[in-house]
Amino acid sequence: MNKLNLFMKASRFRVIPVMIIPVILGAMGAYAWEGIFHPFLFVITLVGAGAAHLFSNMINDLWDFRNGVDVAAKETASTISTNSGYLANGIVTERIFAALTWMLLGIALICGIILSFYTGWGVLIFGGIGALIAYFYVAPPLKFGYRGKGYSEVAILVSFGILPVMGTYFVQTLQFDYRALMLSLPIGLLTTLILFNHHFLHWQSDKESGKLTLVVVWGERRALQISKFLLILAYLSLLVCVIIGVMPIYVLLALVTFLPVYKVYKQLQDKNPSQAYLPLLGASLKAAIRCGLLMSISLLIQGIFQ
Ligand SMILES: CC(C)=CCC/C(C)=C/CC/C(C)=C/CC/C(C)=C/CC/C(C)=C/CC/C(C)=C/CC/C(C)=C/CC/C(C)=C/COP(=O)(O)OP(=O)(O)O
Repeated sequence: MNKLNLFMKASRFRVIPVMIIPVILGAMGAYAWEGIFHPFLFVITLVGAGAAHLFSNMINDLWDFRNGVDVAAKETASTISTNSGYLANGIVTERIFAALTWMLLGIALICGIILSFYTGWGVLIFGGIGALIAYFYVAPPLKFGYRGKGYSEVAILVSFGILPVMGTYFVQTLQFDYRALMLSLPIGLLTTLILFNHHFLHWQSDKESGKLTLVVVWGERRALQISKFLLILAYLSLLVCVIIGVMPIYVLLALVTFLPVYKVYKQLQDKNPSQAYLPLLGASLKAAIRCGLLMSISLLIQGIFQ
């Protein structure tokens, strides 16, 4: 495997759309509501937020390895491991992995500093909160992603919804706006659903290594009910956005992206083998990407024609 492929897998690059889309949404909100779009600031925000996301993925692997979670996932037969496995399998040394991880935070920080020249240092507060959430999600003493109290779900809603949508909107307009907060909810909740559903794949090894996710604490049946509830909540928040005028009526077309996920739920029983959850994870990822893109396109159309 060449170095680029190695890096892409180590940083879980394939899930980068869950950060790109909220950044696009924040920018499209600024364009639709205020007629403002700064391409240079947009590109720097995109690179900075993307690097922060990849940093969060790699710091997660690094501490999961140090905490013994990745090794347990590798050794538990009934489990599908979702980390790169490079550290657990000794393919990359911990030192190189850590250097790459901190380099990504460095890139995010440089982008934040560039943006702060144009927008003021407030932008670093958004980035700083995100960086702290990413680090203490897995790192001691907090390790709040391992506590099974729903902190990780709130962290994902904030990190992949509220912070990037409101942060990008702030970079473009220098304003805080409740509309950007509302806009962040459907996409933030759909990304929370992805994280929630991916815990079904390896809850047995999480349990063994003491990593308490909500699936471990509640069991599959109850966790599946919460998963469905999260899906409904995401699309309800989209509806609310239309009702209060944050998004145009034609964004309701995005409601169809609900259907493939709904179909997968119908195929699941109260308890399922790990493999059975792969289609659920795939369908949730597709729903977030498709719904987020349709929301962005709707705001773009609104901006062009008003
Ligand atoms: C020191 C300092 C100020 C640093 C700032 C650096 C920084 C981040 C700068 C950004 C500057 C920019 C671009 C500002 C512009 C305005 C914007 C867009 C602001 C938003 C910033 C931003 C992107 C914040 C979000 C940061 C992120 C991505 C946080 C992630 C948090 C989080 C909980 C991640 C978990 C990810 C993973 C892998 C979960 C799954 O793991 P796990 O549950 O263990 O399961 P598994 O078994 O699969 O490992």
